[in-house]
Amino acid sequence: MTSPLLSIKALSAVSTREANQPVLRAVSLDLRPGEVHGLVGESGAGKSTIAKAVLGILPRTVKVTGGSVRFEERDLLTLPPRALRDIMGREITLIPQDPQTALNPSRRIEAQLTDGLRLRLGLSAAAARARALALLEEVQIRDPERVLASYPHQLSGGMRQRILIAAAFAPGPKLVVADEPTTALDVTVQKEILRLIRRMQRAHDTAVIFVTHDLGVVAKICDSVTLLYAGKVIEAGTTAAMLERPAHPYTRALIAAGPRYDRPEASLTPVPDAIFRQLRQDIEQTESA
Ligand SMILES: Nc1ncnc2c1ncn2[C@@H]1O[C@H](COP(=O)(O)OP(=O)(O)OP(=O)(O)O)[C@@H](O)[C@H]1O
Repeated sequence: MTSPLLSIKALSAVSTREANQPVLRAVSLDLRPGEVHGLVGESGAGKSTIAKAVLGILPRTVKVTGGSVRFEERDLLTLPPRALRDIMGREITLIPQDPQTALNPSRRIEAQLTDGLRLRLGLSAAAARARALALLEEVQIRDPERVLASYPHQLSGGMRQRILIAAAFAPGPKLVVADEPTTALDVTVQKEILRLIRRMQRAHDTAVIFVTHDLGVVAKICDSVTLLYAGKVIEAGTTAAMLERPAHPYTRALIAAGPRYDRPEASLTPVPDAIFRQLRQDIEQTESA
């Protein structure tokens, strides 16, 4: 068994904004090189907080109260800022949620793609441009010369997301964090973007943490998955095992609830209130134990 690329152990955090309310409750997960791992859960489950801990951008108002986030043996929580900066944007990169706001509206795509390559990889202007063109072709953008010369507003949401995917894979990272990268897109484009991330990840053998609230997306793209509720891991394992043999009533209810990204019109069965009551009871019991 290969040793993990990322190993989160008993990570706990509270929100100082909300009277030290727990945000993460002893979360553990391992990610092997080249693995796609889904962080799934409803709003407030703690998915983004885990992603931010991995990216070294936890807000000041979230205080870690225990645990570690090891990336190849380096604990990202205790690394000096300089060492952290060397990792972020190079070994670990981000595909952001909203392609609309993630690109600078007043700069052409060329500058936005090549800046990082020059800064992070020390490429010359010509080499960075050649790399940017090759990357745009890899993410299946036709007419990459025209796209390089464009401003973000001249491109569709799907195109902008392809550019951000190209940018995330550009420095040859070991880990890409994808934060709900298809939420802002319509269903057909979503499918294309998921396929593209999967293809890029395979071609580059990159590990991916995929943040989503949608189990349908997990089914499509993730090898393994951690399901969270109120900052606690409810169930974790391979995607196939969790979807085919869900162990927890909440997982079963979520699978029944949908919505499936490939069948958004299918009728939904809401998660029964009794399951949420049980979840809260379980969490209170473990807290007081
Ligand atoms: N900047 C912040 N400062 C303090 N607490 C925060 C901050 N952001 C989020 N939290 C707290 O952390 C909890 C978990 O939020 P988080 O954003 O990680 O959940 P999530 O699963 O990613 O939800 P969503 O899908 O809505 O993004 C929230 O309920 C909130 O109380």
